[in-house]
Amino acid sequence: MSLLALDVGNTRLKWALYERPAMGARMIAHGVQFLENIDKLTEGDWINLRPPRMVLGSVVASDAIKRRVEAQLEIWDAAPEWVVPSATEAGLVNGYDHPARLGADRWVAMIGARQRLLARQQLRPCVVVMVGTAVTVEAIDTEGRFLGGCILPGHGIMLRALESGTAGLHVPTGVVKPFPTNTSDALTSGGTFAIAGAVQRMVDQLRQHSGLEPVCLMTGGAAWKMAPSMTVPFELVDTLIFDGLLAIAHHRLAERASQRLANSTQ
Ligand SMILES: Nc1ncnc2c1ncn2[C@@H]1O[C@H](COP(=O)(O)OP(=O)(O)OP(=O)(O)O)[C@@H](O)[C@H]1O
Ligand SMILES: CC(C)(CO)[C@@H](O)C(=O)NCCC(=O)O
Ligand SMILES: [K+]
Repeated sequence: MSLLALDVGNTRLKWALYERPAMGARMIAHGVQFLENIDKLTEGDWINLRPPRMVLGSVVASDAIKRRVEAQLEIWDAAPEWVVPSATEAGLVNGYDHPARLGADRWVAMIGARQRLLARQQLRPCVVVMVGTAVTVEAIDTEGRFLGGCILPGHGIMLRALESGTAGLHVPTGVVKPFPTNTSDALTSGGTFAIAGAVQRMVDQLRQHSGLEPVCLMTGGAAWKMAPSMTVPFELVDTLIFDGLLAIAHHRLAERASQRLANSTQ
């Protein structure tokens, strides 16, 4: 039973077709499309794709974008399911004041992170960092409870905000330096240190809270750009959202199967 996993972010849609809905399943095909171009998926990337049996997605873009993605998915029989963060799913407990108001991408990435730790029998607290259009830094305790997390502007938004809010700042790309001596380097370094500093702070807080050294997992399209500037040990995991979607699909299918069994034996 194949699964098409969708990660619809604020800038790009990322998709991956997996052989089975289970952690560690083989990825058959994958791709990425800027949101401007999603109407071309069925006549492009998806034209020769083996029809998926199940479609599960995380979306944080607007409803209009979501409807355009759904229109593309009409070529196949499988009705898309979209993850809505709940009080608990796939072994993770949601500590948000209003669980459904948490971004679906954040919830799914944390489920992916938690599953990764469980698979390695690593009973440790975990900081999950997503570097994309926006940056999020989440804390999960040893028991699998999402304690809370921060949202920061992504690097691009930070620099555009500075450009539009000042007279003297324009934004040619610079390089990260410990002591920047020109405007471009000062801006690029400032944005990078803001993200790295937020992660370091969350790791410190979680260590203090739990008395154990947290594992830090980092994902997102721009995570590799942050890698050289991080001040805490971390692992880059490109597929954290897909891993989470695989785990959720697996759990949902198992629940449905046991439900069917219960109904048939009544
Ligand atoms: N040097 C940098 N360091 C960190 N982040 C950067 C850097 N340069 C660009 N970025 C950020 O990377 C983002 C682009 O990332 P990308 O679109 O690959 O992420 P994404 O995970 O697909 O985003 P989303 O899921 O929100 O659509 C830009 O919005 C910008 O904020
Ligand atoms: C924070 C972003 C933009 C990160 O992609 C997304 O998760 C989102 O729109 N979240 C909703 C608000 C929240 O998570 O509290
Ligand atoms: K994202």
